[in-house]
Amino acid sequence: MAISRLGRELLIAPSILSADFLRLGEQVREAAEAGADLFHLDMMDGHFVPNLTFGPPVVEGLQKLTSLPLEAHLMVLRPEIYLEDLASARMHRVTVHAEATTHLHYVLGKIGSLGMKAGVAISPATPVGMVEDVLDMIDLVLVMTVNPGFGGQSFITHSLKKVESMRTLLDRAGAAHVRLEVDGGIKAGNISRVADCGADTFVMGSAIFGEKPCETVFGEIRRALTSER
Ligand SMILES: O=C(CO)[C@@H](O)[C@H](O)COP(=O)(O)O
Ligand SMILES: [Co+2]
Repeated sequence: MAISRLGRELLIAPSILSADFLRLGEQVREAAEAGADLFHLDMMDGHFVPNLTFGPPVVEGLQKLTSLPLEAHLMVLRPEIYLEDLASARMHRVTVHAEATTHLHYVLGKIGSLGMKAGVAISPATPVGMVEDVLDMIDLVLVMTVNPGFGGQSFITHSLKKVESMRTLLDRAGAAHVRLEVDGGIKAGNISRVADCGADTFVMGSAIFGEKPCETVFGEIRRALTSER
């Protein structure tokens, strides 16, 4: 359930990377009931990042567990080779890394032509300007706030400035249709600061699927985002 703050709709996207895969159905249901707005699926190929996760068949299974939108965060080289299968699995949005393809414009066009929404992710050392010339092809920019590859890492503090710069870029370009998502090290304890910098969509893995019950974590997130500052 979206949280409204200073006229902006804020969305929480649990990353199932940190879920217990033996209890995936239960955990997805708990997160949805606690207030998740969508689910974030981290797909890694062992080449773009040094980790391997899952692909389109898992997405087909997840579609049976939830009616919430699913977004793929592709941490793979040559993302174009997976797009048809993701479209068949009814993926709502596919986010590709600007660093992972030589032909970003072509890949975004292909995602759109397959009927999916498109996003562009940038890793910590990639400048925000990388997205400037494709804003009309996407509905999301993802500013990575850790180096991609693993859940449970610490938030890179410099990212606060970067999120601010991305917000300025989007506002100057009049790109109100583009959501600004952050991913990596987001917790109830820092989400408010990141929101103040202009982020509106928050991926959270280890915080949501950690030791505390999901419902407790969502309560903390809601309090952090709605308390008087
Ligand atoms: O894309 C990634 C990691 O590469 C993420 O989506 C993580 O899964 C987020 O996990 P936490 O940092 O919230 O634990
Ligand atoms: Co991710």
